[in-house]
Amino acid sequence: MQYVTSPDSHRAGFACFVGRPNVGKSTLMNALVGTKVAITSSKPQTTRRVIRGIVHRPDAQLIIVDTPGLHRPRTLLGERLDSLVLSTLTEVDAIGLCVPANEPIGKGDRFIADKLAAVKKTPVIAVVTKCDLASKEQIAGQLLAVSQVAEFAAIVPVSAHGGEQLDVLTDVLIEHMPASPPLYEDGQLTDEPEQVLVGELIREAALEGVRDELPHSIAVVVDEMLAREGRDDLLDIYAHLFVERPSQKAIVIGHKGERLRDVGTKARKQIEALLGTRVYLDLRISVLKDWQRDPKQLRRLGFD
Ligand SMILES: Nc1nc2c(ncn2[C@@H]2O[C@H](COP(=O)(O)OP(=O)(O)OP(=O)(O)O)[C@@H](O)[C@H]2O)c(=O)[nH]1
Repeated sequence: MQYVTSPDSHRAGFACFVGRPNVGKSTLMNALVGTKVAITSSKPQTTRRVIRGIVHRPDAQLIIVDTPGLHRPRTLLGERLDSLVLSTLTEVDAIGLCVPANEPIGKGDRFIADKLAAVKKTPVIAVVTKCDLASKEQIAGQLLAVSQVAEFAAIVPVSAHGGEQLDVLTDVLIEHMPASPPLYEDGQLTDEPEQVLVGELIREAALEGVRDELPHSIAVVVDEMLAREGRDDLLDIYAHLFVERPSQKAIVIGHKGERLRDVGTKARKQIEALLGTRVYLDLRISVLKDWQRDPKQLRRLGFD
């Protein structure tokens, strides 16, 4: 990378977005980074892993850590998610608290604001999301309401879908990054292992159309990714979908296996686009009884 300023004035650091489930954190991160690295859905709690997206600028590098929706723990999985979020908060240089423009501030937002108050050292920027869904008056009212919740380093209204104010938000976040040389190579968008991204794409395809029936019961493990012997243009991917009950397995498989085949085709196309190579996807499905509540199974699925 060419420095436009002296290396001494280069900034680099970590930021993360927190907020109630479904407020648009993943979508915002994708819009800032400019590519699809975290999966999004219209159901809450889609995000389960900390995925980093990297914004490269000549004078700065902003590494964004995506966190699962911070929520009161209900299941063991919920507890794991919350401790993951809290440990993330102490390791970043700036936190963006996301609140949608089109919904009143509620208990959930205050619960999170209280948690953030405990992370005293890290500056918190309030991000009013989904501004395309609100009128000017509504946005103005929301900015005022947000300013009354806590002391924020800044309040920035944005629309990830409309691409509005994303540069402003990036600038504000970068202001809070420490002086540092770039931490990642130019052009690198995420440091998530490819295997995890591939798993997320499969999970996204599997959720399509069945989110109402089993939004949180699907997990994916990618067992192996291997170049086909003697071929450098074909990757064999072996992956497992896990559900919690036999009835869910039947839903995912569909009539005569049609749904599962569709899931495989959709996921394969996305993976091919991500990796830039042809892919053969071997997708199996198994029941892992009540995996969300079982510590051993959670470990097996990578939620350590
Ligand atoms: N109209 C509009 N919709 C948005 C915007 N940003 C996100 N959404 C929608 O809001 C829903 C939730 O977005 P996500 O990015 O998955 O939300 P999240 O906060 O990461 O959700 P969790 O992973 O559950 O914590 C999706 O249906 C998005 O398409 C926006 O700027 N405008």
